[in-house]
Amino acid sequence: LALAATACGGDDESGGSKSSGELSGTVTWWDTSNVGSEDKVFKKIAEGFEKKHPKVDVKYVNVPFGEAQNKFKNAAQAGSGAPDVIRSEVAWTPEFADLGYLAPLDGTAALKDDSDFLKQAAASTKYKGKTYAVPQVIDSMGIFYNKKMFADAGVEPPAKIADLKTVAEKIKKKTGKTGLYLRGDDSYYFLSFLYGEGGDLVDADAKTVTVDNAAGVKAFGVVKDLVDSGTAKTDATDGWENMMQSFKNGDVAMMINGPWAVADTLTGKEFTDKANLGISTVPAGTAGQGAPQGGHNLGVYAGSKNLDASYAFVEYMTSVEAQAQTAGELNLLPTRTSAYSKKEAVNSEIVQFFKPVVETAVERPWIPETGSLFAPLNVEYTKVLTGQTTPEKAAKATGDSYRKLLKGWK
Ligand SMILES: C[C@H]1O[C@H](O[C@H]2[C@H](O)[C@@H](O)[C@@H](O[C@H]3[C@H](O)[C@@H](O)[C@@H](O[C@H]4[C@H](O)[C@@H](O)[C@@H](O)O[C@@H]4CO)O[C@@H]3CO)O[C@@H]2CO)[C@H](O)[C@H](O)[C@@H]1N[C@H]1C[C@@H](CO)[C@H](O)[C@@H](O)[C@@H]1O
Repeated sequence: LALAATACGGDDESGGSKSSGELSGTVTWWDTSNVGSEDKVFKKIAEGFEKKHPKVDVKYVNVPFGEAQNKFKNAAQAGSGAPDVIRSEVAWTPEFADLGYLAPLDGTAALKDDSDFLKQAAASTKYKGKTYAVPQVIDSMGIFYNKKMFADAGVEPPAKIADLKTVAEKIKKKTGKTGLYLRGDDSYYFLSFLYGEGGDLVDADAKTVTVDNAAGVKAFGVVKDLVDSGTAKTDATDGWENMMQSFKNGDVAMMINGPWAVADTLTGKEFTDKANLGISTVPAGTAGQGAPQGGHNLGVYAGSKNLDASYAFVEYMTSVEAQAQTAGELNLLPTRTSAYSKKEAVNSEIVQFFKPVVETAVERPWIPETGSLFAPLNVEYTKVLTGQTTPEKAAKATGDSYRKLLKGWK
Protein backbone atom coordinates (compact mmCIF):
# COMPACT_ATOMS: atom_id res chain seq x y z
CA LEU A 1 0.00 0.00 0.00
CA ALA A 2 1.83 3.07 -1.28
CA LEU A 3 1.05 5.94 1.05
CA ALA A 4 0.79 8.88 -1.30
CA ALA A 5 1.95 12.04 0.47
CA THR A 6 -0.51 14.22 -1.38
CA ALA A 7 -3.80 13.62 -3.05
CA CYS A 8 -2.95 12.61 -6.57
CA GLY A 9 -5.21 11.24 -9.20
CA GLY A 10 -5.97 8.32 -11.35
CA ASP A 11 -3.45 9.52 -13.93
CA ASP A 12 -2.85 7.59 -17.11
CA GLU A 13 0.03 5.50 -15.72
CA SER A 14 -2.58 3.90 -13.54
CA GLY A 15 -4.50 2.63 -16.56
CA GLY A 16 -5.20 -0.99 -15.78
CA SER A 17 -4.93 -3.52 -18.57
CA LYS A 18 -7.95 -5.72 -19.06
CA SER A 19 -6.44 -8.02 -21.68
CA SER A 20 -5.14 -10.66 -19.26
CA GLY A 21 -8.34 -10.42 -17.24
CA GLU A 22 -6.00 -9.96 -14.26
CA LEU A 23 -6.47 -6.51 -12.75
CA SER A 24 -3.46 -4.20 -12.75
CA GLY A 25 -2.41 -0.56 -12.39
CA THR A 26 -3.00 1.95 -9.60
CA VAL A 27 -6.13 2.74 -7.61
CA THR A 28 -5.89 6.00 -5.68
CA TRP A 29 -8.33 6.01 -2.78
CA TRP A 30 -9.31 9.04 -0.70
CA ASP A 31 -10.38 7.85 2.72
CA THR A 32 -11.96 10.32 5.17
CA SER A 33 -11.95 8.07 8.21
CA ASN A 34 -10.53 9.19 11.55
CA VAL A 35 -6.72 9.07 11.64
CA GLY A 36 -5.24 7.06 14.50
CA SER A 37 -8.29 4.88 15.00
CA GLU A 38 -10.42 4.01 11.96
CA ASP A 39 -7.80 4.57 9.25
CA LYS A 40 -5.54 1.75 10.49
CA VAL A 41 -8.23 -0.87 9.91
CA PHE A 42 -9.34 0.49 6.55
CA LYS A 43 -5.71 0.50 5.38
CA LYS A 44 -5.30 -3.09 6.54
CA ILE A 45 -8.35 -4.20 4.58
CA ALA A 46 -7.09 -2.38 1.48
CA GLU A 47 -3.79 -4.30 1.79
CA GLY A 48 -5.85 -7.49 1.63
CA PHE A 49 -7.12 -6.32 -1.75
CA GLU A 50 -3.54 -5.85 -2.99
CA LYS A 51 -2.63 -9.37 -1.86
CA LYS A 52 -5.57 -10.69 -3.86
CA HIS A 53 -4.62 -8.57 -6.88
CA PRO A 54 -0.79 -8.39 -6.85
CA LYS A 55 -0.67 -6.28 -10.00
CA VAL A 56 -2.82 -3.56 -8.46
CA ASP A 57 -1.22 -0.87 -6.29
CA VAL A 58 -3.65 0.92 -3.94
CA LYS A 59 -2.51 4.47 -3.19
CA TYR A 60 -4.12 5.23 0.18
CA VAL A 61 -4.67 8.95 0.85
CA ASN A 62 -6.36 10.13 4.04
CA VAL A 63 -8.26 13.38 3.41
CA PRO A 64 -9.90 14.97 6.48
CA PHE A 65 -13.71 14.77 6.45
CA GLY A 66 -14.03 18.56 6.60
CA GLU A 67 -11.94 19.02 3.43
CA ALA A 68 -12.75 16.04 1.22
CA GLN A 69 -16.02 17.20 -0.30
CA ASN A 70 -14.63 20.39 -1.76
CA LYS A 71 -11.25 18.85 -2.60
CA PHE A 72 -12.96 16.15 -4.69
CA LYS A 73 -15.31 18.61 -6.40
CA ASN A 74 -12.42 20.93 -7.30
CA ALA A 75 -10.26 18.08 -8.64
CA ALA A 76 -13.12 16.49 -10.58
CA GLN A 77 -14.09 19.87 -12.05
CA ALA A 78 -10.47 20.56 -13.07
CA GLY A 79 -10.19 17.04 -14.46
CA SER A 80 -6.93 16.52 -12.62
CA GLY A 81 -5.93 15.16 -9.24
CA ALA A 82 -9.18 13.38 -8.47
CA PRO A 83 -8.81 9.92 -6.92
CA ASP A 84 -10.13 6.76 -8.54
CA VAL A 85 -12.23 5.95 -5.45
CA ILE A 86 -13.69 8.43 -2.95
CA ARG A 87 -15.24 7.77 0.46
CA SER A 88 -18.37 9.80 -0.20
CA GLU A 89 -20.48 10.81 2.82
CA VAL A 90 -24.15 10.02 2.36
CA ALA A 91 -25.10 13.64 1.61
CA TRP A 92 -22.17 14.20 -0.77
CA THR A 93 -23.23 11.28 -2.97
CA PRO A 94 -26.35 12.78 -4.63
CA GLU A 95 -24.44 16.04 -5.14
CA PHE A 96 -21.43 14.33 -6.78
CA ALA A 97 -23.80 12.20 -8.88
CA ASP A 98 -25.75 15.25 -10.01
CA LEU A 99 -22.46 16.90 -11.03
CA GLY A 100 -21.51 13.84 -13.09
CA TYR A 101 -18.39 13.14 -11.01
CA LEU A 102 -19.28 9.54 -10.11
CA ALA A 103 -19.37 6.54 -12.47
CA PRO A 104 -22.74 4.75 -12.54
CA LEU A 105 -22.12 1.30 -11.02
CA ASP A 106 -25.16 -0.70 -12.12
CA GLY A 107 -24.00 -3.82 -13.93
CA THR A 108 -20.36 -3.35 -12.89
CA ALA A 109 -18.23 -5.53 -10.60
CA ALA A 110 -18.51 -2.83 -7.91
CA LEU A 111 -22.09 -3.72 -7.11
CA LYS A 112 -22.38 -7.30 -5.90
CA ASP A 113 -25.45 -8.77 -4.12
CA ASP A 114 -26.93 -5.26 -3.88
CA SER A 115 -30.15 -6.70 -2.43
CA ASP A 116 -28.05 -7.44 0.67
CA PHE A 117 -27.75 -3.73 1.49
CA LEU A 118 -30.02 -2.17 4.14
CA LYS A 119 -32.59 -0.16 2.21
CA GLN A 120 -31.90 3.02 4.18
CA ALA A 121 -28.18 2.64 3.45
CA ALA A 122 -28.74 2.02 -0.27
CA ALA A 123 -31.09 5.03 -0.55
CA SER A 124 -28.27 7.60 -0.52
CA THR A 125 -26.48 5.78 -3.38
CA LYS A 126 -29.39 5.98 -5.81
CA TYR A 127 -29.87 9.05 -7.99
CA LYS A 128 -32.29 9.44 -10.89
CA GLY A 129 -32.69 5.67 -11.17
CA LYS A 130 -28.98 4.80 -11.20
CA THR A 131 -26.55 3.64 -8.50
CA TYR A 132 -23.56 5.95 -8.01
CA ALA A 133 -21.86 4.46 -4.95
CA VAL A 134 -21.80 1.42 -2.66
CA PRO A 135 -22.74 1.77 1.03
CA GLN A 136 -19.71 1.21 3.32
CA VAL A 137 -20.97 2.22 6.82
CA ILE A 138 -24.26 3.48 8.19
CA ASP A 139 -24.61 5.26 11.51
CA SER A 140 -26.76 7.23 13.89
CA MET A 141 -26.26 8.84 17.30
CA GLY A 142 -26.70 7.94 20.94
CA ILE A 143 -25.73 9.12 24.39
CA PHE A 144 -22.25 7.89 25.35
CA TYR A 145 -21.90 7.88 29.13
CA ASN A 146 -19.30 7.15 31.81
CA LYS A 147 -20.78 4.30 33.86
CA LYS A 148 -18.59 4.95 36.92
CA MET A 149 -19.56 8.63 37.07
CA PHE A 150 -23.21 7.58 36.74
CA ALA A 151 -22.89 4.99 39.52
CA ASP A 152 -21.13 7.49 41.82
CA ALA A 153 -23.97 9.97 41.30
CA GLY A 154 -26.62 7.26 41.52
CA VAL A 155 -28.17 8.11 38.16
CA GLU A 156 -29.50 6.22 35.12
CA PRO A 157 -29.23 7.15 31.41
CA PRO A 158 -31.73 9.96 30.68
CA ALA A 159 -34.77 8.94 28.63
CA LYS A 160 -36.08 12.50 28.29
CA ILE A 161 -34.61 16.03 28.21
CA ALA A 162 -35.99 16.66 31.72
CA ASP A 163 -34.09 13.58 32.96
CA LEU A 164 -30.95 14.84 31.22
CA LYS A 165 -31.09 18.00 33.31
CA THR A 166 -31.72 16.07 36.55
CA VAL A 167 -28.87 13.65 35.82
CA ALA A 168 -26.53 16.56 35.11
CA GLU A 169 -27.51 18.31 38.35
CA LYS A 170 -26.78 15.18 40.38
CA ILE A 171 -23.45 14.64 38.65
CA LYS A 172 -22.48 18.28 39.20
CA LYS A 173 -23.39 18.01 42.91
CA LYS A 174 -21.54 14.72 43.37
CA THR A 175 -18.45 15.28 41.21
CA GLY A 176 -18.41 18.98 40.31
CA LYS A 177 -18.29 17.92 36.66
CA THR A 178 -20.65 19.04 33.89
CA GLY A 179 -23.09 16.35 32.77
CA LEU A 180 -23.05 16.66 28.98
CA TYR A 181 -20.67 17.88 26.29
CA LEU A 182 -22.87 19.22 23.48
CA ARG A 183 -20.86 19.79 20.30
CA GLY A 184 -21.44 23.39 19.28
CA ASP A 185 -19.58 23.76 15.96
CA ASP A 186 -21.42 21.02 14.05
CA SER A 187 -25.20 21.31 13.78
CA TYR A 188 -25.51 17.61 13.00
CA TYR A 189 -25.41 17.33 16.81
CA PHE A 190 -28.54 19.50 16.98
CA LEU A 191 -30.69 17.20 14.86
CA SER A 192 -31.79 14.77 17.62
CA PHE A 193 -33.13 17.75 19.60
CA LEU A 194 -34.92 19.08 16.51
CA TYR A 195 -36.51 15.69 15.88
CA GLY A 196 -37.38 15.46 19.60
CA GLU A 197 -39.60 18.54 19.26
CA GLY A 198 -41.26 17.07 16.18
CA GLY A 199 -39.27 19.28 13.80
CA ASP A 200 -37.04 18.71 10.79
CA LEU A 201 -34.91 20.85 8.47
CA VAL A 202 -37.23 20.49 5.48
CA ASP A 203 -40.20 18.49 4.26
CA ALA A 204 -38.84 17.34 0.91
CA ASP A 205 -42.10 15.76 -0.29
CA ALA A 206 -43.93 19.05 0.23
CA LYS A 207 -40.91 21.07 -0.98
CA THR A 208 -41.29 23.09 2.21
CA VAL A 209 -38.66 24.52 4.54
CA THR A 210 -39.66 23.57 8.09
CA VAL A 211 -36.59 24.46 10.22
CA ASP A 212 -38.19 27.84 11.10
CA ASN A 213 -41.59 26.49 12.20
CA ALA A 214 -42.67 26.41 15.87
CA ALA A 215 -40.94 23.05 16.45
CA GLY A 216 -37.69 24.43 15.07
CA VAL A 217 -37.82 27.50 17.29
CA LYS A 218 -38.61 25.27 20.27
CA ALA A 219 -35.66 22.97 19.54
CA PHE A 220 -33.23 25.91 19.39
CA GLY A 221 -34.67 26.91 22.79
CA VAL A 222 -34.06 23.42 24.19
CA VAL A 223 -30.35 23.37 23.32
CA LYS A 224 -29.89 26.96 24.48
CA ASP A 225 -31.40 26.00 27.83
CA LEU A 226 -29.09 22.97 28.14
CA VAL A 227 -26.08 25.32 28.03
CA ASP A 228 -27.64 28.19 30.04
CA SER A 229 -28.77 25.80 32.80
CA GLY A 230 -25.28 24.30 33.13
CA THR A 231 -26.52 20.89 31.97
CA ALA A 232 -24.14 21.02 28.99
CA LYS A 233 -20.87 22.64 28.08
CA THR A 234 -19.97 23.53 24.50
CA ASP A 235 -17.43 25.32 22.29
CA ALA A 236 -17.82 27.44 19.18
CA THR A 237 -14.74 25.89 17.57
CA ASP A 238 -12.67 22.70 17.81
CA GLY A 239 -15.78 20.90 18.92
CA TRP A 240 -14.65 17.41 17.95
CA GLU A 241 -11.36 17.62 19.83
CA ASN A 242 -12.87 19.32 22.89
CA MET A 243 -15.78 16.87 23.04
CA MET A 244 -13.54 13.80 22.73
CA GLN A 245 -10.96 15.04 25.23
CA SER A 246 -13.61 16.07 27.77
CA PHE A 247 -15.33 12.71 27.62
CA LYS A 248 -12.15 10.58 27.44
CA ASN A 249 -10.69 12.42 30.47
CA GLY A 250 -13.83 12.23 32.59
CA ASP A 251 -14.38 16.01 32.54
CA VAL A 252 -17.96 15.32 31.43
CA ALA A 253 -20.15 12.27 32.06
CA MET A 254 -21.93 12.23 28.70
CA MET A 255 -21.60 13.17 25.04
CA ILE A 256 -23.89 12.64 22.08
CA ASN A 257 -21.94 10.83 19.38
CA GLY A 258 -21.91 7.90 16.96
CA PRO A 259 -20.10 4.62 16.27
CA TRP A 260 -17.29 6.45 14.44
CA ALA A 261 -16.24 7.90 17.83
CA VAL A 262 -16.01 4.57 19.69
CA ALA A 263 -12.50 3.47 18.70
CA ASP A 264 -11.02 6.84 19.67
CA THR A 265 -13.12 6.99 22.88
CA LEU A 266 -11.73 3.65 24.07
CA THR A 267 -8.19 5.10 24.00
CA GLY A 268 -9.26 7.54 26.77
CA LYS A 269 -8.00 7.05 30.33
CA GLU A 270 -11.59 6.69 31.58
CA PHE A 271 -12.15 3.75 29.23
CA THR A 272 -9.11 1.52 29.55
CA ASP A 273 -11.76 -0.81 30.92
CA LYS A 274 -14.07 -0.56 27.94
CA ALA A 275 -16.93 -1.81 30.10
CA ASN A 276 -17.01 1.69 31.59
CA LEU A 277 -18.47 3.03 28.32
CA GLY A 278 -22.25 3.02 28.30
CA ILE A 279 -24.43 3.82 25.30
CA SER A 280 -28.09 4.78 25.40
CA THR A 281 -30.68 6.32 23.10
CA VAL A 282 -30.67 10.10 22.69
CA PRO A 283 -33.19 11.70 25.09
CA ALA A 284 -36.72 12.29 23.88
CA GLY A 285 -38.10 15.81 23.53
CA THR A 286 -41.70 16.89 24.08
CA ALA A 287 -42.83 15.42 20.75
CA GLY A 288 -40.84 12.20 20.52
CA GLN A 289 -37.39 10.72 20.12
CA GLY A 290 -35.24 10.44 17.05
CA ALA A 291 -31.64 10.39 15.89
CA PRO A 292 -30.26 11.24 12.44
CA GLN A 293 -29.02 8.74 9.88
CA GLY A 294 -25.49 9.26 8.61
CA GLY A 295 -22.81 7.17 6.96
CA HIS A 296 -20.43 6.80 4.08
CA ASN A 297 -20.42 5.23 0.63
CA LEU A 298 -17.58 4.37 -1.75
CA GLY A 299 -17.86 5.96 -5.18
CA VAL A 300 -15.76 5.60 -8.35
CA TYR A 301 -14.62 8.84 -10.02
CA ALA A 302 -16.24 9.08 -13.47
CA GLY A 303 -12.88 10.14 -14.96
CA SER A 304 -10.89 7.24 -13.50
CA LYS A 305 -8.44 5.69 -15.94
CA ASN A 306 -8.64 2.39 -14.09
CA LEU A 307 -12.34 1.67 -13.78
CA ASP A 308 -12.04 -2.14 -13.65
CA ALA A 309 -9.61 -2.17 -10.72
CA SER A 310 -11.61 0.59 -9.03
CA TYR A 311 -14.87 -1.36 -9.33
CA ALA A 312 -13.18 -4.45 -7.87
CA PHE A 313 -11.67 -2.37 -5.06
CA VAL A 314 -15.04 -0.88 -4.09
CA GLU A 315 -16.65 -4.33 -4.10
CA TYR A 316 -13.87 -5.70 -1.89
CA MET A 317 -14.01 -2.79 0.59
CA THR A 318 -17.79 -3.12 0.98
CA SER A 319 -17.87 -6.93 1.08
CA VAL A 320 -19.44 -8.81 3.98
CA GLU A 321 -15.93 -9.85 5.13
CA ALA A 322 -14.68 -6.25 5.18
CA GLN A 323 -17.80 -5.11 7.03
CA ALA A 324 -17.43 -7.91 9.59
CA GLN A 325 -13.85 -6.78 10.20
CA THR A 326 -14.79 -3.10 10.77
CA ALA A 327 -17.67 -4.19 13.00
CA GLY A 328 -15.30 -6.32 15.08
CA GLU A 329 -12.33 -3.97 15.21
CA LEU A 330 -14.05 -0.54 15.10
CA ASN A 331 -17.64 -1.22 16.18
CA LEU A 332 -18.84 0.36 12.93
CA LEU A 333 -22.25 -0.62 11.59
CA PRO A 334 -22.38 -2.79 8.48
CA THR A 335 -24.57 -1.78 5.56
CA ARG A 336 -25.06 -5.42 4.47
CA THR A 337 -27.82 -7.40 6.20
CA SER A 338 -25.67 -10.54 5.95
CA ALA A 339 -22.84 -8.89 7.92
CA TYR A 340 -25.03 -8.54 11.03
CA SER A 341 -25.04 -12.31 11.54
CA LYS A 342 -21.25 -12.51 11.40
CA LYS A 343 -19.73 -13.24 14.84
CA GLU A 344 -17.79 -9.96 14.86
CA ALA A 345 -21.03 -7.98 14.58
CA VAL A 346 -22.94 -10.28 16.92
CA ASN A 347 -20.20 -9.90 19.57
CA SER A 348 -20.08 -6.10 19.35
CA GLU A 349 -22.35 -4.53 21.99
CA ILE A 350 -22.06 -1.20 20.16
CA VAL A 351 -23.22 -2.69 16.85
CA GLN A 352 -26.04 -4.52 18.60
CA PHE A 353 -27.10 -1.28 20.34
CA PHE A 354 -27.04 0.83 17.20
CA LYS A 355 -28.73 -1.71 14.88
CA PRO A 356 -32.31 -0.85 16.02
CA VAL A 357 -31.33 2.82 16.36
CA VAL A 358 -30.27 2.94 12.73
CA GLU A 359 -33.40 1.09 11.63
CA THR A 360 -35.54 3.86 13.12
CA ALA A 361 -33.14 6.75 12.41
CA VAL A 362 -34.60 9.83 10.73
CA GLU A 363 -33.65 9.86 7.05
CA ARG A 364 -32.84 13.01 5.17
CA PRO A 365 -33.83 13.72 1.55
CA TRP A 366 -31.07 12.42 -0.72
CA ILE A 367 -31.08 15.44 -3.00
CA PRO A 368 -27.97 17.38 -4.13
CA GLU A 369 -28.73 20.23 -1.72
CA THR A 370 -29.00 18.11 1.45
CA GLY A 371 -25.35 18.53 2.41
CA SER A 372 -25.55 22.29 1.90
CA LEU A 373 -28.19 22.65 4.62
CA PHE A 374 -25.57 22.37 7.37
CA ALA A 375 -23.30 25.33 6.62
CA PRO A 376 -26.01 27.98 7.32
CA LEU A 377 -27.44 25.92 10.21
CA ASN A 378 -23.97 25.66 11.78
CA VAL A 379 -23.72 29.47 11.92
CA GLU A 380 -27.06 29.98 13.68
CA TYR A 381 -26.73 26.92 15.97
CA THR A 382 -23.35 28.06 17.25
CA LYS A 383 -24.67 31.60 17.81
CA VAL A 384 -27.64 30.26 19.83
CA LEU A 385 -25.39 28.14 22.05
CA THR A 386 -23.00 31.02 22.67
CA GLY A 387 -25.78 33.50 23.43
CA GLN A 388 -25.21 35.59 20.30
CA THR A 389 -28.73 35.17 18.92
CA THR A 390 -32.18 34.04 20.01
CA PRO A 391 -33.92 30.77 19.03
CA GLU A 392 -36.50 32.79 17.07
CA LYS A 393 -33.89 34.72 15.08
CA ALA A 394 -31.76 31.62 14.49
CA ALA A 395 -34.70 29.63 13.13
CA LYS A 396 -35.78 32.49 10.86
CA ALA A 397 -32.27 33.17 9.54
CA THR A 398 -31.76 29.50 8.80
CA GLY A 399 -35.12 29.20 7.05
CA ASP A 400 -34.39 32.26 4.94
CA SER A 401 -31.02 30.78 3.88
CA TYR A 402 -32.72 27.52 2.93
CA ARG A 403 -35.32 29.26 0.75
CA LYS A 404 -32.52 30.97 -1.16
CA LEU A 405 -30.80 27.62 -1.62
CA LEU A 406 -33.90 25.55 -2.46
CA LYS A 407 -35.36 27.40 -5.42
CA GLY A 408 -39.16 27.52 -5.39
CA TRP A 409 -39.56 25.79 -2.05
CA LYS A 410 -42.08 27.29 0.37
C1 LIG B 1 -20.76 21.43 7.01
C2 LIG B 1 -20.89 20.09 6.35
O1 LIG B 1 -22.27 19.76 6.30
C3 LIG B 1 -22.57 18.52 5.65
O2 LIG B 1 -21.98 17.46 6.38
C4 LIG B 1 -22.90 16.82 7.27
C5 LIG B 1 -23.26 15.46 6.71
O3 LIG B 1 -23.98 15.61 5.50
C6 LIG B 1 -24.11 14.74 7.74
O4 LIG B 1 -24.48 13.45 7.29
C7 LIG B 1 -23.33 14.60 9.03
O5 LIG B 1 -22.13 13.85 8.81
C8 LIG B 1 -21.85 12.91 9.87
C9 LIG B 1 -21.52 11.58 9.22
O6 LIG B 1 -22.67 11.08 8.54
C10 LIG B 1 -21.10 10.60 10.30
O7 LIG B 1 -20.71 9.35 9.71
C11 LIG B 1 -19.89 11.17 11.04
O8 LIG B 1 -18.82 11.31 10.11
C12 LIG B 1 -17.53 10.98 10.65
C13 LIG B 1 -17.06 9.69 9.99
O9 LIG B 1 -17.95 8.64 10.35
C14 LIG B 1 -15.65 9.38 10.44
O10 LIG B 1 -15.20 8.22 9.77
C15 LIG B 1 -14.75 10.58 10.10
O11 LIG B 1 -14.70 10.75 8.74
O12 LIG B 1 -15.23 11.76 10.72
C16 LIG B 1 -16.56 12.12 10.32
C17 LIG B 1 -16.96 13.41 11.05
O13 LIG B 1 -16.85 13.22 12.42
O14 LIG B 1 -20.19 12.45 11.59
C18 LIG B 1 -20.63 13.43 10.66
C19 LIG B 1 -21.02 14.67 11.44
O15 LIG B 1 -19.86 15.29 11.92
O16 LIG B 1 -22.97 15.90 9.50
C20 LIG B 1 -22.19 16.67 8.60
C21 LIG B 1 -21.97 18.02 9.21
O17 LIG B 1 -20.83 17.92 10.02
C22 LIG B 1 -22.04 18.50 4.25
O18 LIG B 1 -22.25 17.19 3.74
C23 LIG B 1 -20.59 18.85 4.19
O19 LIG B 1 -19.81 17.80 4.73
C24 LIG B 1 -20.33 20.15 4.92
N1 LIG B 1 -18.93 20.42 5.00
C25 LIG B 1 -18.37 21.24 3.93
C26 LIG B 1 -19.29 22.36 3.54
C27 LIG B 1 -18.59 23.27 2.52
C28 LIG B 1 -19.51 24.42 2.14
O20 LIG B 1 -20.78 23.91 1.81
C29 LIG B 1 -17.35 23.82 3.09
O21 LIG B 1 -16.75 24.72 2.16
C30 LIG B 1 -16.43 22.71 3.40
O22 LIG B 1 -15.20 23.21 3.91
C31 LIG B 1 -17.05 21.78 4.42
O23 LIG B 1 -16.22 20.67 4.66
